[in-house]
Amino acid sequence: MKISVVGCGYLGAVHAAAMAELGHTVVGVDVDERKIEALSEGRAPFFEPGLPEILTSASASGRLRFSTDMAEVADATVHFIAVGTPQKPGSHSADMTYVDAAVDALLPHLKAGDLVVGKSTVPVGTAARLAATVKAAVPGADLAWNPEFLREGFAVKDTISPDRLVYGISDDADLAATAKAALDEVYSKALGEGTPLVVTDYATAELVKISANAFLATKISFINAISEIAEVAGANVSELADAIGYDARIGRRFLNAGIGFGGGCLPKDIRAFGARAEELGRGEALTFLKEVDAINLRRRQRVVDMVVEMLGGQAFDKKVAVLGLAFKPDSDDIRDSPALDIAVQLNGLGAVVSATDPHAISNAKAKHPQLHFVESVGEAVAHAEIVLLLTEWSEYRALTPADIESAVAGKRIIDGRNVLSSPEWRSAGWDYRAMGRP
Ligand SMILES: NC(=O)c1ccc[n+]([C@@H]2O[C@H](COP(=O)([O-])OP(=O)(O)OC[C@H]3O[C@@H](n4cnc5c(N)ncnc54)[C@H](O)[C@@H]3O)[C@@H](O)[C@H]2O)c1
Ligand SMILES: O=c1ccn([C@@H]2O[C@H](COP(=O)(O)OP(=O)(O)O[C@H]3O[C@H](CO)[C@@H](O)[C@H](O)[C@H]3O)[C@@H](O)[C@H]2O)c(=O)[nH]1
Repeated sequence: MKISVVGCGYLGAVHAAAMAELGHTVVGVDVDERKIEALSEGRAPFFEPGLPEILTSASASGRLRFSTDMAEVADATVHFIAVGTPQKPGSHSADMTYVDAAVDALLPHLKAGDLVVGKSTVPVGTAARLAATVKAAVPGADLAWNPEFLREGFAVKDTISPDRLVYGISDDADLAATAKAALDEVYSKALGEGTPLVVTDYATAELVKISANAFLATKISFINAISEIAEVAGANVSELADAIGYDARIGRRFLNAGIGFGGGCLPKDIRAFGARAEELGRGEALTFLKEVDAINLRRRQRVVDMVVEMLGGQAFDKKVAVLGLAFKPDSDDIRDSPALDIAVQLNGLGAVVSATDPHAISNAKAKHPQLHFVESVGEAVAHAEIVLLLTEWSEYRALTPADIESAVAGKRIIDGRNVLSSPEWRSAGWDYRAMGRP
């Protein structure tokens, strides 16, 4: 099948390469020349495990190419929209200018029988609006919404073997049948392996995506709220999460208390969902998402307060080692990263922050050049008064007191992700603190 993917960021680059890996002929288009240059040379423009391998094999097969020229999509029949929908500056709404510009740029190259497939996360109502635009401009062309659920760090696996597929399609029976057949062909491998498929209307497909992220964010903020209580009650939130997680109705996944959620999805999606609910006259239905957001942001402040307290009342001129800048391990993404936010807040208090990360330093440096970045844990902790573990990369999870204690100036550590063994660190003489654990 001939496919185009418009927007080659964290979602689109993986989608394009994975579709080619599955045997389709794919062109990826983006307005970012540097990204397209890297992808055309088979280099991943960001860190994502498994992406370099499929980029190389798909490019070698001759089935994958990248371009900045939208005219290159002309021989494709299915066109995925994977451009960004970030938070609009000064508002909680999603910024739809990229999606609208991508569809407008695509229209002159569409023909009867083509299917535009939205993948970006959008406010409910977008698909119906864009379907009307596409059909008016190109008679015989149609639009579907096929939200994406991949997780960064597992993006290749999640694209090739998704948990589920959702198609939001037209309410016209003939168009719907044609759109479903095209998407079935795109995803024939996953469907053949029994991946659950939900075929529904546009609005439901859009809401499935944003509800899933709202639920995940709520689950994390729920455990982080309990963490706040555990801290004052002297309880252990990790043991509590294990215990409630044994109830299959609750489940243990996404109950890891810590410094909260970040990234290019959950924070902006819960805000955009709330803003859309207000536009639809039902703001009150989602006011709880404001609380989910507030609980999440309080966890970052809690770490800053703990640092000040552990350093005797002020952070000014104190050396602080920050381990981890990405919003989660196995990604170089620093969008709304709690780790980076904490580092920036401490720097603002006059602390001398020495920060490291296995893959996110260059992104962090571009956004916050005022911080001091170092390449290794050893350099970060040298003469530090306090060590903060903020992103649980496997190499940081494996740290032992013996690895760093001869380098630090003070044996103080905050385990922002609850991944170290408190008895091990305390018995080695460290002032070890974690989130919601005694
Ligand atoms: N990152 C994820 O894990 C993930 C997962 C599921 C859904 N999503 C959703 O997918 C969308 C994209 O997210 P992302 O993380 O890939 O964002 P991103 O910022 O990494 O990528 C967006 C890309 O679109 C390009 N672009 C912007 N305008 C364009 C245009 N007019 N024509 C062509 N390209 C254009 C940008 O240059 C950029 O490379 C968002 O709606 C996001 O919510 C992301
Ligand atoms: O128990 C947990 C689980 C996650 N997190 C944090 O939550 C954030 C988001 O994690 P995750 O959901 O794994 O990462 P994303 O790659 O942002 O993926 C989410 O956002 C994507 C974009 O919409 C969706 O496609 C995915 O299904 C959805 O999981 C990260 O900061 C994690 O550190 C926690 O604090 N505790």
